[in-house]
Amino acid sequence: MIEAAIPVDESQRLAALRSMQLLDTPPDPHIDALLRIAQRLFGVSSTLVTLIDTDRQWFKGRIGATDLEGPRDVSFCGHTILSEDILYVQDAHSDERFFDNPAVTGYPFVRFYAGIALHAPNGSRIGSFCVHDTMPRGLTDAERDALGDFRQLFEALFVAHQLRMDAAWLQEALGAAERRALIDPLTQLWNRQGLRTMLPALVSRAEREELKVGFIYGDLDHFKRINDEHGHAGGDQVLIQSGQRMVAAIRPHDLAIRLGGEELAVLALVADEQELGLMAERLRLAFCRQPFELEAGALDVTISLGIAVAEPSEVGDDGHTLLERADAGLYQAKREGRNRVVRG
Ligand SMILES: Nc1nc2c(ncn2[C@@H]2O[C@H](COP(=O)(O)OP(=O)(O)OP(=O)(O)O)[C@@H](O)[C@H]2O)c(=O)[nH]1
Repeated sequence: MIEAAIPVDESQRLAALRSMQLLDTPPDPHIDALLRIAQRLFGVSSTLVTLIDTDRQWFKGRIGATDLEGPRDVSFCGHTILSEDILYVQDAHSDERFFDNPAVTGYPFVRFYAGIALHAPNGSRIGSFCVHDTMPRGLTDAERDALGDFRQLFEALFVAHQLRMDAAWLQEALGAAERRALIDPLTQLWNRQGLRTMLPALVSRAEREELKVGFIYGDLDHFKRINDEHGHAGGDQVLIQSGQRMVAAIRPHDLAIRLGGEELAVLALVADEQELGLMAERLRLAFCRQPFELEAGALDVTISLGIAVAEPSEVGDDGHTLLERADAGLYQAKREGRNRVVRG
């Protein structure tokens, strides 16, 4: 038997696995449903979603197999996560890596195996989706394609799971009264205190996932004029619709904030400044592309944006420097003529 090597990015991989909060969690009905479909499609005895932890393989979902976990060093999936390629074993009895593997010589008596690596959003291979059977068999091109399609679906379910876990954390960590105090009642965005409260959790998540902390500082252009022409109620309508456009333009786990007045912001975890710049540009277009709808009719609204990115270790308790840098970009954007994104 040949033991699987340890991936070169092992510590980053394990950090990504931990941050997904998938290990030792209850069964996921959607993952199980997909595994059942796969079992019927491939006509095999077992289908599994396996996560490769430090010393063990743990099955997030398993159909046709009974064990919930096993040692990593004898796992087939330990081999699968070493590459982007499908690992295909036609007959384990005649494969030098697996012929004397305990899962081949004993229960579940694997002969045929096909597996594909599953990724965390940062690209780390945290586990695999595999199908295996007690009889040797081939793998058709259509089945190879199907493995890729299932991979996409399982990875989407992983992300959905992580979002649910984050939401649950928020529910647990903050009582309803406390949450209310952190939400701006007009726009339903986080308020300044909400940003302060949520910042440490986002910073530690950035650390875990080896991402940077990005801040987009926005300010509606000529808002005073909007108020003057459409009244305070019209201005409020613009703020409400601004909040809606913001959340639609960012990702679910980014924080949309109303810092006060017509100052809007986004706190986002990003790989680099370029990614944050693209996000800010998407935000800018979300405002100027289509007029706002007011009772009095359509109204063109634009926003100026400043952006800044920092390593998690540089952010500090209140993100003061990061916000100041993004604010400097915003100031510049206003001076250069508004309706633009400028780096702070
Ligand atoms: N309707 C409404 N107006 C607000 C609210 N908070 C602040 N404002 C108004 O927002 C306006 C901000 O105007 P300024 O800071 O002068 O800037 P501006 O007109 O947006 O111009 P630039 O930022 O330079 O493009 C003021 O008229 C405030 O009264 C609010 O909650 N609702």
